[in-house]
Amino acid sequence: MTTEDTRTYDVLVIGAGPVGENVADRTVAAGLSTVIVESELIGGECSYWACEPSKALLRPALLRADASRVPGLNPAVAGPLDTPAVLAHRDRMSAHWDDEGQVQWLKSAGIDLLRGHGRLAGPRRVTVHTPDGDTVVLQARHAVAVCTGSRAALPDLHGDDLYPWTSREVTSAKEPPGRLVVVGAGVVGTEMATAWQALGTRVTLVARGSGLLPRMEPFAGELVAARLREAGADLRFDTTVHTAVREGGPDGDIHVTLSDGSRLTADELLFATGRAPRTDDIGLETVGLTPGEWLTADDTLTVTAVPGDWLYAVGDVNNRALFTHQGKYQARIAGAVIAARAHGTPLDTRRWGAHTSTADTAAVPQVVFTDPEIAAVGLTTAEAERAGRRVDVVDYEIGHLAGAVQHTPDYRGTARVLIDPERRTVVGATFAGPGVAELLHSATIAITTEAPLDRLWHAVPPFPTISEVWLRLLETYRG
Ligand SMILES: Cc1cc2nc3c(=O)[nH]c(=O)nc-3n(C[C@H](O)[C@H](O)[C@H](O)COP(=O)(O)OP(=O)(O)OC[C@H]3O[C@@H](n4cnc5c(N)ncnc54)[C@H](O)[C@@H]3O)c2cc1C
Ligand SMILES: NC(=O)c1ccc[n+]([C@@H]2O[C@H](COP(=O)([O-])OP(=O)(O)OC[C@H]3O[C@@H](n4cnc5c(N)ncnc54)[C@H](O)[C@@H]3O)[C@@H](O)[C@H]2O)c1
Repeated sequence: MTTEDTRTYDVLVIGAGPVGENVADRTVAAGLSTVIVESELIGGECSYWACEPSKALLRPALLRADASRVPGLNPAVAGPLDTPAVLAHRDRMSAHWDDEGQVQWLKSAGIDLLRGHGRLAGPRRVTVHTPDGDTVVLQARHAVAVCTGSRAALPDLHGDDLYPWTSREVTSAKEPPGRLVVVGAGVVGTEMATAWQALGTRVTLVARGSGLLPRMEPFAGELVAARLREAGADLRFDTTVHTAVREGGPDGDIHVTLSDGSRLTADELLFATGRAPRTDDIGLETVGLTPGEWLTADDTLTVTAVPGDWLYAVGDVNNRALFTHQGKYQARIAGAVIAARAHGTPLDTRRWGAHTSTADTAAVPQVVFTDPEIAAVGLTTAEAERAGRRVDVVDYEIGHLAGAVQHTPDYRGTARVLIDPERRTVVGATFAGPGVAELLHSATIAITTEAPLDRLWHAVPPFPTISEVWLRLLETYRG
């Protein structure tokens, strides 16, 4: 038998991934009672099947790659990785797929938790079907934030018995497959090809475009492709999968035919072909929206297609910038907007104001944890062209720096900044090379503060570090 009860809160949050947690944290901090609804694990994709496990798999691979190029250290890292130890570390970093720690954090933050599947049921109302079979009706005084995230988008070409891997299986696998075909050359495909190739798998990556990481500056994908090939991976560009069939049940071989007529046999096939919104079964039809579509939100994270300014879409589900850090930034903004509207205080929606997620369109930082690392923020050259923005492009080979040679004698890497010639500010930056991940925040600060080049000239990078690339880029621009 099922029961039904109704509970009223100031704010309802659907989805307890990193983004939902942060929205709730902000609204509780603003004195608004808040409940968060979660159908799987508290912590979401990032903690268990995305950022945390993938980076735990990659860290030993990247450190070994760097160390193998340092004189005196290279013999010490010549052997294979200790795969069971790497996987045990990955399991720890994924909290063994147990969310008790996150449940405790919700409690300490004063956020109520309701486990179950949440669906909108008209304005400011959400019904939750709990694991016990009960139905709870939640009513919001002020706001409902949809933070249901995304799932892997699969191409149409497979039947029920292919059992392909998605980002979930590839990040949580209990042992390396002997042979892995990766379809897709975006971030997931490239990072996971790097990790599993280093762990002993024979990886073949199939990309329909002409290189890796097609959304980034071309030199980034070229450097990573060269390293992946040196590591033994087979990269097939300008190629698509025509058919993929698994024979002999879930553990049988997969036979793949490619558009160039060649055939592959694999133990597993990963679709790393992008993301789809988790909006197909969240009651969007009850508020006049279409199930299964991305939720469009404005810069205050409000879904303006629904009248009344009570519905918010935050994180992956709004398709603005699919990163944990950017979703958490949106969560801080959304929390401030919800609190301001609840307290009747005006919104500051000026560019870079407290209630507008300006960085989503001006400065989204991203690090791809490959060999070498790729770090980018703001515009790429292609994006500037598409947007019709005139920019000056400045390149520098990072390997010319003393700091880079100290890092690794045969350092290979490139830095590019895009400069707005009228305002004389940086509007985009890409660094590709070992150890550049931690350099990225300097570029993010330069873009978000709109620091004039003449002032950056006074920001002195220490010798001998890779950050001296800033000085060289400025000198190159000055001619
Ligand atoms: C392999 C991989 C690696 C990645 N690595 C990085 C990285 O290194 N750095 C980075 O910044 N980003 C990374 N990302 C992206 C990052 O994982 C996402 O941007 C982030 O998880 C988005 O957070 P979110 O809270 O919006 O959604 P999610 O993390 O997807 O959380 C949504 C939550 O909502 C719940 N939910 C959904 N529907 C309902 C419902 N109806 N009722 C109740 N609960 C519901 C889900 O169960 C889930 O817990 C990676 C992604 C992948 C796939
Ligand atoms: N280090 C990080 O920050 C990190 C790591 C992993 C993922 N992420 C986030 O997760 C998101 C999803 O990553 P992703 O790699 O799945 O998506 P993506 O959009 O980055 O790349 C998907 C790739 O698959 C290709 N593709 C799509 N359909 C295809 C088909 N049918 N056949 C062949 N190729 C096809 C696309 O052209 C694209 O290049 C990223 O946008 C990123 O924001 C971030």
